Amino acid sequence: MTGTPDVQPKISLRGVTKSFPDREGGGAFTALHDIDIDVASGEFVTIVGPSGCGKTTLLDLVGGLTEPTSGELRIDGRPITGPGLDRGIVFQQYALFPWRTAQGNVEFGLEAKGVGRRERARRAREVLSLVGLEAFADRYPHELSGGMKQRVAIARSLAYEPEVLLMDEPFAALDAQTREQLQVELRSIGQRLSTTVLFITHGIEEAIFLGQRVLIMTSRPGQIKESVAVDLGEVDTTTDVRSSPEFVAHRHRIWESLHDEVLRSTVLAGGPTGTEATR
Ligand SMILES: Nc1ncnc2c1ncn2[C@@H]1O[C@H](COP(=O)(O)OP(=O)(O)OP(=O)(O)O)[C@@H](O)[C@H]1O
Repeated sequence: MTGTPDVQPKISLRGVTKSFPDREGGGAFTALHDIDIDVASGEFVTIVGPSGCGKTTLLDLVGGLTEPTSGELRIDGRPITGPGLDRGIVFQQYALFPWRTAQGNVEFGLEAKGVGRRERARRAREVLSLVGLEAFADRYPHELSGGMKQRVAIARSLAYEPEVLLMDEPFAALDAQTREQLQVELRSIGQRLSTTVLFITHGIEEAIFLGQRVLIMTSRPGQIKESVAVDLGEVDTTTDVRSSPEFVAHRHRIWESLHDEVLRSTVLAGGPTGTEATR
């Protein structure tokens, strides 16, 4: 089990197993097995694991997009029974409405919540400015770069102030520079808004830079192998924090743990596969 035991966690998973029907045999294929996780309110938790270990499945379960085969998932002690406005989800792909401007896309979630027109516009401007896009509010998605589109997707999730932000490799499709810039922004947004964040990534460095805690998953069926608390002290984003001794030590420790799992999944799959997670 991972997390703080005596305070009610924001997100809590107990004995969560998820199986899918096996195409060939009519049996079941276990993607996740007996997962226990506690995430404290306001905590930023990153998850790394070999390709196919069930990270997206885990996030889908917390998002209420699928149901567990067994086990319990709770937010603030209440069982998760489906999607809800208490949880914002940001996927790898931008998933913006092409016929709406950046501002229109951000306002979408607020419309669903019944927020009035003026308040919608005000909040949309506010979060667009938070992600550095105030000057691009009137642009349509096709007029925006990949990084800008992903910023809009993040702004849209932040606009309705979800208590929990679920992010599935949100920066994977971006170039290295844009990714780093967005990491810095997300880190500071996370700290300012004290949103509880569950963030999936293939990148060890991204996991360490963003996470207050890194959860390492085993190869399939996915289980939580380790929970590593990250303390980088006060991060000065103008310096190369990734070169600091603390950062390098974390990277080495997590790389080793993850590397074993990637090797195991390679053997299970009968050949080289899924080594992305060793970056
Ligand atoms: N709807 C589904 N039906 C059947 N099998 C599924 C379904 N969704 C996921 N799986 C299987 O469950 C396993 C875990 O998938 P998942 O996408 O959660 O892994 P992941 O760790 O996010 O992978 P990656 O890192 O490559 O994105 C995979 O073997 C996948 O094929």
